[in-house]
Amino acid sequence: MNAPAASILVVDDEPDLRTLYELTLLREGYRVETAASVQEAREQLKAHRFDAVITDMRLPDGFGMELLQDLREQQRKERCVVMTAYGSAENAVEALRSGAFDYLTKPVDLKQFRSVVASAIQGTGGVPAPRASRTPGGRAGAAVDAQASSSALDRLVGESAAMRNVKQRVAKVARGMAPVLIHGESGTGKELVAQALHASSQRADGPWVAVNCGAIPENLLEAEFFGARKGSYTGATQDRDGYFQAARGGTLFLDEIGDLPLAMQSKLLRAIQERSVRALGSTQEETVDVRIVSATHRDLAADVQSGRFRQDLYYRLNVIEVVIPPLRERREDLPALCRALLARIAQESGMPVPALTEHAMQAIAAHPLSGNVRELENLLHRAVALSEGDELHVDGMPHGSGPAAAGQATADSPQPMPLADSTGFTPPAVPGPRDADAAPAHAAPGLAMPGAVTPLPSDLQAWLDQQERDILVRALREAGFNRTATAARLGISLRQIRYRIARLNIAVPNDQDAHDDAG
Ligand SMILES: Nc1ncnc2c1ncn2[C@@H]1O[C@H](COP(=O)(O)OP(=O)(O)OP(=O)(O)O)[C@@H](O)[C@H]1O
Repeated sequence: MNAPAASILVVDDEPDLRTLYELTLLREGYRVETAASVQEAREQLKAHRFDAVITDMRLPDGFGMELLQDLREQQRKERCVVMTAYGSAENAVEALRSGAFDYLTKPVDLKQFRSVVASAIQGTGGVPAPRASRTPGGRAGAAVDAQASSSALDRLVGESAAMRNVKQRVAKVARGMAPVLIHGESGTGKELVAQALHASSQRADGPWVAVNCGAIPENLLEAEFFGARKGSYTGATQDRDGYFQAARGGTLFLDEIGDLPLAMQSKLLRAIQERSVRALGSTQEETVDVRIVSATHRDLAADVQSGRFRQDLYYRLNVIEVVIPPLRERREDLPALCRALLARIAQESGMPVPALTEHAMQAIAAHPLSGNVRELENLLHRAVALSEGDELHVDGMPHGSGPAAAGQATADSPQPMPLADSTGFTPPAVPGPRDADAAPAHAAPGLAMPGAVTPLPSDLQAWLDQQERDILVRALREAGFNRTATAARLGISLRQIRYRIARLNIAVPNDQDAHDDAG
């Protein structure tokens, strides 16, 4: 039973139901006030503070949602549970999106009612959270909350429109209880976003438990998630909490949720719906107040279609979706990401932060980075390890290992990071050939930037190839991939440019220059 001091406002216009809820809650030891309309509820809310408000959706003079809105607008602490008619899933989702703590479907199952209320009460300011690991005085003032929240969001580097969107969405949904599904390719920062969500939420002082659903052997899943009593399986020598118990009062992050086998999906759905779990070998259900944030790189909607993922669980998890675009779609974030990652790497390794030259930046940008920020991080780790002096030396660039940073990728090679001009750095100007006989354009050109001393390459040919490739890609791009125009721009013949494009395996959209063939 929860702390008796908790007080609850019940809003329902049907006298019998109102009494039923009231008696149920009184029996649990709560203090209860009731209201039969939006108007009455508003008066109660004006006169008292509650820990939770349980409201019917349809009321004679309006909707329960209006009360939810009032609570939000007045920044009140009451958690709100909305009761919706059976089958009106949209209303329930709408209520969760608007910040409801949870919803109950009518006719309300009293066991579920009690357990949802118990969860709503846990961790509110009005009563101590019985078992949540909360630091004393953790309910900091709004200013401190805002500060913690913004620093958590600051760790998400990137000011592209896409990243700004992600951050705004995280800030907006962090305070509610609604489940969030984060979608993005591998390495795009899903876990980092989930952490920011937790740190910006009212649960920031509670535990953060991250689970990789794909990494747990199937036969251990239930015990890992819900705990196990001593003797419940071979090797269970003592009672053990599961992830749900460990995350009480905090956030449970379910990474790679799409990898969960179907049987476990049903058990997870039940735990989320009932807000309670039963440890393996136990006869007791225990209430758990946990916010679920999940992540996947898979197309879960397609998995639902093909029967790999339960539709009802999908709806339950996907109340709010946050989509993180791949790095190639927000390449303007690249310089800031490089700086932030380099600072982190240098700090971890106790080294000074190496200087990020334009040349190094350009070489990084030419890399496909199909593994997103994680691949960028690995690349920088390698570069830091290999660099001599205080400048970053990026080598191991993909010369000859796939199409260059222009045009389409071939079927069996990764799509390179396209080179546009929005990376925040300007590629070095392409000077004309210094020597007319110096056919190899790759030999060109004072590529060293003014003031920058280019480190000596360990593989001259590879280095020159990379320079040539960068110049060709940029010139091709500027000429709309017209080879004749590109050749003219670079002062070489069409035959030469064809030869170079083929030698460096640069992918150029096919029909852009059909007329070139005349040359
Ligand atoms: N916007 C960002 N700002 C700073 N660091 C980032 C950003 N995005 C990702 N990272 C870093 O990149 C690495 C990979 O991120 P993360 O583990 O969150 O990705 P993920 O999408 O969860 O990956 P996976 O799908 O492989 O589990 C981490 O070290 C993370 O800190």
